[in-house]
Amino acid sequence: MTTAIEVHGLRKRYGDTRAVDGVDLRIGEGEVFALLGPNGAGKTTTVEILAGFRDRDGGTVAVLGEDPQRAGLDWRRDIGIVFQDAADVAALSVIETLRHFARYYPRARDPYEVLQSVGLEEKARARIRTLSGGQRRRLDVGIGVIGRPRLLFLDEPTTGFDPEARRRFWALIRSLAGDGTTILLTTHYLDEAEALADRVAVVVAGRVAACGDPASLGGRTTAHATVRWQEGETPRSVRTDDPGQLVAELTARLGGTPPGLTIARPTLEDVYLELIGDRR
Ligand SMILES: Nc1ncnc2c1ncn2[C@@H]1O[C@H](COP(=O)(O)OP(=O)(O)OP(=O)(O)O)[C@@H](O)[C@H]1O
Repeated sequence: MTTAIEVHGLRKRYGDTRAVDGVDLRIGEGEVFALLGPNGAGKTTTVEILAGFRDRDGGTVAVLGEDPQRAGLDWRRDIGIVFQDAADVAALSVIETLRHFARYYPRARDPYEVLQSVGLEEKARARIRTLSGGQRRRLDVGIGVIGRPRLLFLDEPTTGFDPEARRRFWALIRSLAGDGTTILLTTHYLDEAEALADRVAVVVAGRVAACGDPASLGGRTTAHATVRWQEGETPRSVRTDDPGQLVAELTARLGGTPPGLTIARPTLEDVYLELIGDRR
């Protein structure tokens, strides 16, 4: 897989605060990659450095083959960005704003198609200042994708979205990923990371504490399972590293599938909370 982002030993301090303290990352082209971590872990700072918005103090960074600190306009045209506090063009309408940003890009998407994909068709002529917080965020996402970026940075893209808007946004991300767009997002929603990301990194105190496929992060698929079932009126539960064997024994002893049988591995949230430990 061609590498879209390669980071070694990335460091950034603000005064005495070590916001990023030795981050290593490698993200392949076409991957959807999520940065997870508690407030203040260094996710936004990392993304801002990778997007060329902030200088680093140390480490090496290559994004689409270039150092973001030195890259030029052609590089910037290949990058889409949705940050937490997007610039305001409050006097324009929604569709005017999308048209305005589309002009900066040689291969821009059709503004009406983008409007539909972020679910703002009914707000096409509304002034931006009249949008709700979630609608404004959806427009930010629209602006981020209008230039048909090869690489899209999304910092907490669905904060403030209602559940339906989040699902619609997930579908948009999947379709962008299907077209080969590389996506790096930060999120506090673990279900979002699990639904969208090929891989996740958990950032704690400016470092990557764990990185991998969300389904198996932290040994989820091989960790102890909890088997629960009902024996008469009594709920039973056993932690085991061989649930298949236990279920076979129960089935033989009880003469059939045990009533109320469930087998649970640790959730992504269980693994995440263990990784962030005292930083909660
Ligand atoms: N411009 C700044 N000046 C000084 N300190 C900053 C600045 N930006 C971030 N920090 C500090 O750097 C650390 C990392 O912040 P950052 O915003 O990167 O974290 P984050 O993981 O994105 O957090 P959140 O989940 O709350 O968005 C925090 O301690 C924060 O207070």
